[in-house]
Amino acid sequence: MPSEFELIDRHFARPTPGAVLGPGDDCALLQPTPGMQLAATTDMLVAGVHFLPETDPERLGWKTLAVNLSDLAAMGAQARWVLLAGAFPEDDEDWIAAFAKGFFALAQLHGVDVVGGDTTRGPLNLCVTALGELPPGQAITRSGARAEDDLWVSGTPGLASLGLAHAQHKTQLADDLATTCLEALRRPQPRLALGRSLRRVASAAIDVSDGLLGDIGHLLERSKVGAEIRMDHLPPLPQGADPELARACQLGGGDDYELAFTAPASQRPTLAAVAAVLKLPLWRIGRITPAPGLRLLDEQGQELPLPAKGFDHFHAA
Ligand SMILES: Nc1ncnc2c1ncn2[C@@H]1O[C@H](COP(=O)(O)OP(=O)(O)O)[C@@H](O)[C@H]1O
Ligand SMILES: Cc1ncc(C[n+]2csc(CCOP(=O)(O)OP(=O)(O)O)c2C)c(N)n1
Ligand SMILES: [Mg+2]
Repeated sequence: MPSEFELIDRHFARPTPGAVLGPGDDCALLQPTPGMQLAATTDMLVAGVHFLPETDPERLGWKTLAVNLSDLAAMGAQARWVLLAGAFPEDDEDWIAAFAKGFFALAQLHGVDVVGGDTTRGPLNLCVTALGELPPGQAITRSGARAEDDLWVSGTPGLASLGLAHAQHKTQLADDLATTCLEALRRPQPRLALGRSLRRVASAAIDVSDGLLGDIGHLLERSKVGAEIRMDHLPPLPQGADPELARACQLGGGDDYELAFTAPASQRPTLAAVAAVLKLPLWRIGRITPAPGLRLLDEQGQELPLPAKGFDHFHAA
């Protein structure tokens, strides 16, 4: 096994054209674009908690970065720099090489520089700090939703957790659907372009990591408002899956990394154009209410029972 410093040099220290100084010194040196604000976020992935220990390392590398870039996307930030702190099991340089391959593939796709980190031996644990830029005043926070705003979600929430249920043998999906759902679980697409398009369009946004209703609940709480969600406005459930499980995954499954956001009704034409340009479906699933709380309605406007809350590390679902 190579030394710690050989590992860093071989796998993690790559050119950083967007930094003053990248990996190799005690700190990286970064020069933000003059006049821009920095957006900073960190998320950790722990084997057995955030991913199955046998997950393919290349996909895990991608996902480790994706879940962090997703938080930048939710604020409308342009991703610029990341630091990667990892505890890796010893004696498997091939594993580390594959992990780095997946991580850097996504970094390159979004023009993000890996400017530093930390590499230790230990139980597999991955922590990224991501930094992005925003024009001052244009960040999309969780707290800006207003009564009568529309409530939107991107993409197809629920596929990732359906994939997890399949991987854990809790359900058996047909081959094509299993491939789609496992891809959603292992290779989420951080919605950075969508987030940037939502600047000055959305009133509030959050990325859906813990489950659609749970994360919308966080946004509502921060905005001190409520919402009604129309079940018949949600994206169609995937064909061939157990409909009850598919619905539970859609509403509460987590691991989606789509964006949920609110916007005044006047933004509907803009959002239709954004969806067309990005080739990403945007679903208008409900509206914000002045009264707090989340209500789920059927097509007749009748209230339906709310399923279990979103993912919480310290409470069983
Ligand atoms: N240990 C901590 N110290 C300070 N702030 C924290 C800590 N853990 C989480 N937070 C903050 O609490 C908020 C909610 O965290 P989290 O649910 O992990 O958000 P996200 O889904 O965006 O990752 C975030 O603003 C995060 O920065
Ligand atoms: C092995 C395994 N078990 C359970 C899950 C489901 N899961 C784990 S963490 C999580 C929520 C997201 O993680 P968190 O640390 O809350 O991310 P954050 O909200 O901070 O971005 C979900 C849905 C999973 N992906 N893999
Ligand atoms: Mg977090």
